[in-house]
Amino acid sequence: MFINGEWVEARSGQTRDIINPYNQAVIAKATEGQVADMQEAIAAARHAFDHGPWPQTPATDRGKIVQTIADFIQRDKAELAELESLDTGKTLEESRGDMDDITAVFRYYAELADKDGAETLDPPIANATSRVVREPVGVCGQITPWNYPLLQASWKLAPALVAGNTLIMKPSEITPLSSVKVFELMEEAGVPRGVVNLVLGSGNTVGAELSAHQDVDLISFTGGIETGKRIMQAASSNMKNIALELGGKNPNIVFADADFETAVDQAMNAVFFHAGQVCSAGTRLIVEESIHDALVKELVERVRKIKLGDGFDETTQMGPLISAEHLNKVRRYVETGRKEGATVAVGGERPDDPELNDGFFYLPTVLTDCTTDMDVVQEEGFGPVITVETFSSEDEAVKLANDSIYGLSGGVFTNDIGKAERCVKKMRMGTVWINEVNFYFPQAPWGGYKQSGIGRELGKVGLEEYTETKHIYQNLKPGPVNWFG
Ligand SMILES: NC(=O)c1ccc[n+]([C@@H]2O[C@H](COP(=O)([O-])OP(=O)(O)OC[C@H]3O[C@@H](n4cnc5c(N)ncnc54)[C@H](O)[C@@H]3O)[C@@H](O)[C@H]2O)c1
Ligand SMILES: C[N+](C)(C)CC=O
Repeated sequence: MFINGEWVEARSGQTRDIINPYNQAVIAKATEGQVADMQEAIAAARHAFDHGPWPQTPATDRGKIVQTIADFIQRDKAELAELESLDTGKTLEESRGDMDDITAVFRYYAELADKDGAETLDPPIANATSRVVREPVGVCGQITPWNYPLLQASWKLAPALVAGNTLIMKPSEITPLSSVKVFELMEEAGVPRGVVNLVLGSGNTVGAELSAHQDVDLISFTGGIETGKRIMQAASSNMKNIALELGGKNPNIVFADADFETAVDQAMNAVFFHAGQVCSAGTRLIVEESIHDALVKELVERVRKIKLGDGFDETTQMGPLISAEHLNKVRRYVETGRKEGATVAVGGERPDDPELNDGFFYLPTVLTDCTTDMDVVQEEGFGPVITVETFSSEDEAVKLANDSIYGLSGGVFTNDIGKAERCVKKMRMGTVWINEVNFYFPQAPWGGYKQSGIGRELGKVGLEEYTETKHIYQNLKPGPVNWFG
């Protein structure tokens, strides 16, 4: 762990085995922080914010350091990508792509660092000035999930740093390796002592302490909805600013006039990429009735050909699930679907290839005959499972798409641009794609409607999350007002 500029072990001496989900090999022993370690890290971040140089450092200089971090991530891209694939099981090609995305995020915020000039207002009385400035929020707690360990971390680290905050990051306890490496890079880049702190350990101990602690001013969390609710409750103890990036159950509407090839190909990308362990996975395929049979037939044929395997094998297209616990959750999820009346068109079990026996693999699965009242259509399974529903009118398609407690993202495939625009206008989601799925980039805000979260990451708004707004008013001709005579 990295606390107050030093690399330290947990005081308790406890460790946790980090497991490769492809073969269950122990790839590292991570130190397992406890509440006392977290308290020490929070004290360091508090001291660095209240008394250290970082919040007063010119924004241009903070931007230069964040730019250097980006340079180091590119320099060490191959090592970082390998750590990410070892930890998560995702393919190396995907991890390399993640590292480029992460670099782009650091560069984007580095360049934005000194662009936020104050806003001048024209006050409603003479002889006065008025301006609005943005200042750092203070000490930020940042909690990240296991599916995109470093990508989700970058969305929090880069804006927090350029805005002049200090922070404590708690990565998922099962995928800490790439975060450890990036803290080494931040140290090398010259981030001052105490500004960035890394505490490893479980959510119920160190995560809960970070969310509830009185010296933390903001908590930014990416993860599941139930954890998000707990964090929101804990954060209320001192009215922390909160940003929550939670789950999704994302619809993908395919109209009969869509380009068939593209729609089938993208329906697969939407849900089988990273074995469906993506918050914005297009898990609910909503297909116009007239093309349902043809589309399902094509989908099933292609799904059968997806090559499962080791993320380090360049021919692998889909890796394992993250853990035995998660594999069991996905199995139970599909069983629920079966009991509810869904038909397993393909998949629905573990692969029988003996080479995949030790990994947490589950076959890519298509469930047909689904209706919106089924749990399998409403709950986030977070695995390689797609449900198929049908519609016969534009209104019905939108109604089905919106029938969810979630509102993270959604897609529409059609060649009729008017129809596409009418649909996306009515879709209650933070990101909607037309003839595309799962595309994100640093300039575009990301976040959820409804129970998919609060606040936005990325874009200018993702930087604003890490600032407080201050209004400064000056009377240029002070004198008594004689209100009280
Ligand atoms: N909206 C997004 O951008 C986005 C991105 C990635 C993942 N996700 C969501 O993340 C979920 C999968 O990730 P996960 O299984 O790691 O989520 P999770 O909620 O189980 O854990 C996320 C993090 O929270 C910590 N945590 C657990 N209990 C805690 C507590 N009581 N207090 C504080 N911290 C606690 C965990 O240790 C981990 O670091 C999915 O629901 C997925 O949709 C959302
Ligand atoms: C936000 N995203 C799509 C990068 C990862 C979600 O799990």
